[in-house]
Amino acid sequence: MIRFENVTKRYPDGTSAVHELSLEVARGELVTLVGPSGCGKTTTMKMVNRLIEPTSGRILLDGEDISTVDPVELRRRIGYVIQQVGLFPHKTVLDNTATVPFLLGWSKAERRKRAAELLEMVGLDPARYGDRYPDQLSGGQRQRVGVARALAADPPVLLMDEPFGAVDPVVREHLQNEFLKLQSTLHKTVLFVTHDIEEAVRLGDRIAVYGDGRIEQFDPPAKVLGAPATPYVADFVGADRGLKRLSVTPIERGDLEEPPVVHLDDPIDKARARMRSEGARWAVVLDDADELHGWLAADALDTGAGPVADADAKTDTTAAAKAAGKNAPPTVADHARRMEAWLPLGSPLKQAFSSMLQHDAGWIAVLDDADRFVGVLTPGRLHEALRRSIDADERDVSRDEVELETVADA
Ligand SMILES: Nc1ncnc2c1ncn2[C@@H]1O[C@H](COP(=O)(O)OP(=O)(O)OP(=O)(O)O)[C@@H](O)[C@H]1O
Repeated sequence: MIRFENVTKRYPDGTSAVHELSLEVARGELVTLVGPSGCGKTTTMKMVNRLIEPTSGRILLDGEDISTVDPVELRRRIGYVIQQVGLFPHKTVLDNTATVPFLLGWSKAERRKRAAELLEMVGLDPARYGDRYPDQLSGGQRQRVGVARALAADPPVLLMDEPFGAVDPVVREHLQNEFLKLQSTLHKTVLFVTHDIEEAVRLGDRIAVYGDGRIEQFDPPAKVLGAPATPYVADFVGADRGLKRLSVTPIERGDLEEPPVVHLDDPIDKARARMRSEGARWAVVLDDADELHGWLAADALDTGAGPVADADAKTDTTAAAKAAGKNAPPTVADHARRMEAWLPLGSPLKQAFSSMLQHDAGWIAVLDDADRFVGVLTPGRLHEALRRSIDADERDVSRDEVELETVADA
């Protein structure tokens, strides 16, 4: 959709901002350009809407050489959001949002309708904010108006230059999440400039890491973090890249351990025998709909401890069974403990780790799309998953194909 072919930009004073850049952004893809100040990110971006002309090379938009397109016509196809937002101070929020529809000659009613729709989309109630002036908004709200304005004429391409750079970290994360949600329905082709690696990782489908006017690596976030292409990239992404990578590495089936599974209404003797035969210290407990209920500890059975106390474990001792007869044989339900910590497959490893800490749990249950139990992730398995995914990225193979050498094997 956006293609740079050997693009170079030298400013008249001799500063060489971009050298021989070749880069392609696919339709619907969000590419983040990240790098230190002065490395040429903004120059790259401004060449796409012809605010800056390249010294040599070509830029193609949807196959068309943009040097042959009238800049005004070109900019109508490209939404542009910048850090300083650049809202007109004397125009209301609605009128600011409707800037491009106004330039395109839409009727007043159409403009207002579209602007209200967009404000709603970026999380601003048009009835409440539409008639305000920019200085009556917070920084985060102004950025939202900036995004709404860029989307007004529904351009296929968005250029975003540090759009969330001027707000505090909490609002920033909020805006990033909202933008990701929007992007998941709008599928714009986006070039997003930032100097913040965290932001680049969170938002980008792929990240272009800039060195001095050159791209040092152009890959998905997990690969940039797990297999930096050069020492410069490794240094730029930071010594804690392993930790950062947790947030972009999904839980896969192959990462999971499969402990014995028992059901709430299984007789306790059967469950005990099952756990013994598998040498397991605990089992996962499912209810009669095969949904996760919790777990059963072998210790509790072996010591002959009585049923777990309700207050402690919220055990769903089947009242019906109890009522049915005093001599009903004990079932798993009498000893099972509730487990609240679970995640869907595909969740980031970071969420699993955080959930383990939050629930003070040594494992997290993982469910599939239909909420069926598929296995558990333990801290050891989490570490292995991370190592395997890094190895897979280094060798360009899938995670399943990686065999790890463990300390014990060595
Ligand atoms: N009009 C200009 N004339 C001369 N040099 C310029 C001009 N604009 C930018 N530069 C230089 O080009 C280089 C790249 O600048 P650019 O603004 O593209 O970097 P950047 O990566 O976006 O930096 P930042 O994150 O600080 O905005 C810098 O050395 C800058 O000083």
